[in-house]
Amino acid sequence: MLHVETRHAIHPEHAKAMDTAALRTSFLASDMFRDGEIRLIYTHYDRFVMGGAVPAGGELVLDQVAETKTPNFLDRRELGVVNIGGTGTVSAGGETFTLERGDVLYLGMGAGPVSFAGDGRFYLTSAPAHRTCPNRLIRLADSKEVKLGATETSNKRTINQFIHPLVMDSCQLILGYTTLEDGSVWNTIPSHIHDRRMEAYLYFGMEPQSRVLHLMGEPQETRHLFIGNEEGAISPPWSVHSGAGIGSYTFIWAMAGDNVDYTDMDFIQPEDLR
Ligand SMILES: O=C[C@H](O)[C@@H](O)CC(=O)C(=O)O
Ligand SMILES: [Zn+2]
Repeated sequence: MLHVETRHAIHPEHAKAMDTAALRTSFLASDMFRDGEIRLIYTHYDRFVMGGAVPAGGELVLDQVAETKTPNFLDRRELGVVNIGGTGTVSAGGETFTLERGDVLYLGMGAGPVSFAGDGRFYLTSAPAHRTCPNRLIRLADSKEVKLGATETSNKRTINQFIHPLVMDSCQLILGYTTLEDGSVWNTIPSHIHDRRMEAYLYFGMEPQSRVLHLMGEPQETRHLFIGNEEGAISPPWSVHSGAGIGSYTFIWAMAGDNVDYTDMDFIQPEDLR
């Protein structure tokens, strides 16, 4: 079963006036992982799509998605898949990839129907593409590791870059995940924005009762979302994206837009946040 929800792009002046419910309707990504379903959120931020596929022992096929008006979803798109569950397989174009928890699969434009099987919980990210880059399974050992933060500032963390120019080719997609050290709670501090690229977060590996206090909004006009396990945030190009966890968490970040330069960020120091 396929379920697709559309999210329109929100102007920052509009976001300023939103109450909690409206902020959650526009920027919280929830209910993406249901057994036996593919659930997508089609955003109008760089036409980035995020979602979940949970085959739950059966098989699910991602093929036609009405929103793209192409015979197959990947005819003019690339796909990044992260397995946040048990071992599962992803098949496309006659190839079958086995993904353990934490493995990332890139499928290039034109890869055709994609089938998901096994015990995986597959987080899906997709952006329009202009050329075919080779399909590739990227394991943790193949990723580029970046250590940031410090215990004193409660933000000691490891960033693993998977779909990233230092690891492989893609068109627009950049993707990886960030793991907090025990006792460190803050991600992406100092905060930043990058008007050139939108971004989406997916928080996972959390206790069910735990929440991340996710910061969003223009740097001098911040708002927050309380986010639970396997939920995410859609971060418009004008928004910061930082958070503090009440309990441990990992999050997948993915971006699409004008460049694939991960380091292209405009930093905002804590004293300048409002
Ligand atoms: O643009 C990059 C993204 O916001 C994240 O990769 C940042 C992040 O994982 C972190 O600093 O903890
Ligand atoms: Zn960012």
